[in-house]
Amino acid sequence: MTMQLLSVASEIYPLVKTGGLADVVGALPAALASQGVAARTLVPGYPSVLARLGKTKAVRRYDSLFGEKAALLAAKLDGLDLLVLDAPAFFARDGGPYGGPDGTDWPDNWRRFAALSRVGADIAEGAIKDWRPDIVHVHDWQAALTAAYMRFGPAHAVPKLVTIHNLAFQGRFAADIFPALGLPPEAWGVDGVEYYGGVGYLKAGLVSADAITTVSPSYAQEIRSPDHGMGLDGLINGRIDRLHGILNGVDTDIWNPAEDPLIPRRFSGRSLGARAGNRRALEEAFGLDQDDAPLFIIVSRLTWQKGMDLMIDAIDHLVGLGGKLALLGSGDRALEGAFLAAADRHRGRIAARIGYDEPLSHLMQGGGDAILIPSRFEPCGLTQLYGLRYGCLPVVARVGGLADTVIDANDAAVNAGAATGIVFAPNDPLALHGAIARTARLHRDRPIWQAMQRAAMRADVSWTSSAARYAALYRDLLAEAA
Ligand SMILES: Nc1ncnc2c1ncn2[C@@H]1O[C@H](COP(=O)(O)OP(=O)(O)O[C@H]2O[C@H](CO)[C@@H](O)[C@H](O)[C@H]2O)[C@@H](O)[C@H]1O
Repeated sequence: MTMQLLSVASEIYPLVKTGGLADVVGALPAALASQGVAARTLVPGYPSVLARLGKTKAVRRYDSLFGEKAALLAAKLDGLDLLVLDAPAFFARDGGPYGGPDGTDWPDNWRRFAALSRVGADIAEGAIKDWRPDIVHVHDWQAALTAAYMRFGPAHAVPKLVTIHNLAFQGRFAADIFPALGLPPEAWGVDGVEYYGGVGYLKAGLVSADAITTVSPSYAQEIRSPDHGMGLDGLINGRIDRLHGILNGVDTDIWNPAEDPLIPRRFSGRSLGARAGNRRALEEAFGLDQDDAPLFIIVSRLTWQKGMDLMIDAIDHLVGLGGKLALLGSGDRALEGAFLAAADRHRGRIAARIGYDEPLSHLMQGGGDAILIPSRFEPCGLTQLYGLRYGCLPVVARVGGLADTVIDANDAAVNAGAATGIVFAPNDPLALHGAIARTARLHRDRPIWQAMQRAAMRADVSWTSSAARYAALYRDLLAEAA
């Protein structure tokens, strides 16, 4: 029998995306369908989401959801079965999903995402006529409170799973919001929502969930240590029997170099020569010199997590080795400025595009030689998976999902034809410099480089095996609850 799943998240590709969370939430339903799981996804009704919905049906109305009028709309779009929380007081705003146009967080984020989570729990309790989930899967802090509402309410027996996409974002608020959350008094405390004297949404989800997953096996191990646990390592170690690391996949229809409409020349492992056309288009788009020097790309949020400060310091070295770099990203203002300044200093060799541009990111993967990802921590990482799929070889720090998905070009791996990228550790300037130099060296050896590209393109980055693991975990939780 088909299992009915409710997934709750604050982003979903292609409707609203600030990062990898959206890709995963958007791709999982189709991947799960082939495992006998029918997923409906609850997301906030941001203007960009509502604008894209065609026919909708109100399946539930609220006169007062945290004091505001709201409606829950059902809609189908791009193969997704959506439940959209249309609550103008919370979501009808200019700016991003979490903050205003100037980038500062909305002061009422605690209410906005408590409302989303409350509705998630309501659905588990039977708020919609004719549909009730067998299991509830929530993503990151914005949806994590769903698990707490369920645990302390009538739906406590419905299995609930929390996925950590990034432990750095925890949804921490002052203690005085607690009464307004509508949780019972016993929800306050170390085994509930209380976290270092305040309220912690992710923490509340982690103590309430029947299972916790991270998006790679290595990250599941790393967050058990104080270095990567971000204050939650004690709690996580206490729930180790509930913790699973399940690697992300990518949507291999959207990211398919043989059929991608967003690149001028489509290609496969057998027609790598066609990449040259994409490379020229990429150089042109960025105003880079047209030559055959190693062309590095970066597609990233520009943050400390992503090691972008280390990258700034490595730029002169990269240019000194004859390399070129095309960067697409946005984030910290200081880092944006530093990349623009480097581009000014090294015209034709370094180019930076500040902003968010999905089509351009496809061209970069399709035309670049290597994608640089010097992350300090990386729960999974998706851009290295796109890189593998497009033969744009990942140059990655040996952390989290990066370590789990890229096979370093050491001699043994190269000789065995297994190498798919360049992996370096520790993540410091010296090792990063070494990795860039090693990449440039390998790039000069065409047969080896192309063998690596082909091996990379053969790597399985699809959702198939991970969707099966999620489905198996859901089945275990259901059996446990029965
Ligand atoms: N300027 C830009 N223009 C166009 N596209 C851009 C862009 N900047 C980023 N992107 C895209 O946004 C996505 C970023 O995904 P990541 O997995 O790298 O990281 P993120 O840290 O956001 O996600 C968190 O959640 C995901 C999902 O679980 C984990 O893989 C990851 O480790 C964790 O930090 C990719 O699809 C990338 O192509």
